Amino acid sequence: MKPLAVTLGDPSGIGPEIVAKAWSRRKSDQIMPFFAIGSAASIQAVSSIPVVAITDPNEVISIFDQALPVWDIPSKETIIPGKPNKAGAEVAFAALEKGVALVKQGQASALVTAPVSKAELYQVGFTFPGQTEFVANRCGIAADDAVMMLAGPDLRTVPLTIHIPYRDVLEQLTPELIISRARVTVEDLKRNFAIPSPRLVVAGLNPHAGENGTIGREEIDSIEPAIRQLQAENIDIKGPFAADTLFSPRARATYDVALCPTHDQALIPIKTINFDNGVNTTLGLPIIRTSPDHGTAFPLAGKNKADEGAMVAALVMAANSAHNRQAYAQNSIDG
Ligand SMILES: NC(=O)C1=CN([C@@H]2O[C@H](COP(=O)(O)OP(=O)(O)OC[C@H]3O[C@@H](n4cnc5c(N)ncnc54)[C@H](O)[C@@H]3O)[C@@H](O)[C@H]2O)C=CC1
Ligand SMILES: NCC(=O)COP(=O)(O)O
Repeated sequence: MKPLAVTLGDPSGIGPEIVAKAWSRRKSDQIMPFFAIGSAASIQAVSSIPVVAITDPNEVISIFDQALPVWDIPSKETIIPGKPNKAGAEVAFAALEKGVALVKQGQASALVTAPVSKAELYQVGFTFPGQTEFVANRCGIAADDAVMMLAGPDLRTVPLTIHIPYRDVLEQLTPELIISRARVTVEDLKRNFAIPSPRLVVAGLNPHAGENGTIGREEIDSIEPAIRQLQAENIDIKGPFAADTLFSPRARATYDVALCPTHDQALIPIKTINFDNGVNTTLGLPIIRTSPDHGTAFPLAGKNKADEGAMVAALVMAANSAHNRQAYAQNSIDG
């Protein structure tokens, strides 16, 4: 398989440090060969690991054992850990563009993205809510058909609405949105995660899942019709369940993924239970894309305090997903 392409994210954030630390764990964690895309100087500012500049992903395999291969995108200004600037955001943007292109061209097996700062990217012409929608756009997929899934060893969740204000959730949470996100989720739990018959649950939006319409009608008007339609398609989906009890160990044992009406309903449990090995992956794409579940953590950058566990988990998941997808495609051909 081709190596993984790993964007360094915002060069002033913890991305360069966690990528360097992940490379140091390549043998102990049996991490598939990868190359970084971004500012080589941003790695050297926070780590003493050897880096080697590459211009062709085919060079990676021979270098990876001894040094971290880097597709260098130099910054116009000095990069200072913890102090983001426009030049760094431009590098992050260019790295993301290059990473998607290389994976789409088949020069890398999957894309792993370190965290970016959305606020910084907005200053350099980035117009997407996040990397999820950017990668979808570059792959020719509509934003609504690209599904964010957070996955850790103990839980998988899908936020049905993502980076929008709460006041917009009620309008966006339509039966159509729930149905399309659920279908994509089912398909990619099969293709990327080798789960043949995924079990889905849906969390309610309102307290007590609306208590029969007495504390809000979104469950009756949007979620239940969507579930009925999906069940008619033989999808194993249940709910809506009160969100407050859906993440207990007993409840988690009953499903493979929980679909949650809001961003925080989906991300709080993952970041509480699996912060240091939680992965954000995008479903519904022609390529595999994973990312650690956390952000740029600017105040931590340059202090050698960032935990690389989620980056290691994102690398491992990217490799496994690429492998599973290949096997799934092969099985479909073989009949
Ligand atoms: N995948 C991505 O590109 C993501 C980007 N972000 C961006 O990150 C920026 C900061 O967002 P925040 O909400 O502050 O989230 P954050 O994840 O950067 O930080 C939240 C808390 O977790 C800690 N933390 C994060 N990663 C850590 C690690 N690897 N090891 C140890 N501690 C860690 C931080 O020090 C902080 O206390 C924002 O601009 C946001 O847009 C946020 C989430 C994901
Ligand atoms: N809260 C998740 C997050 O911000 C990551 O978004 P994305 O950049 O992966 O779309």
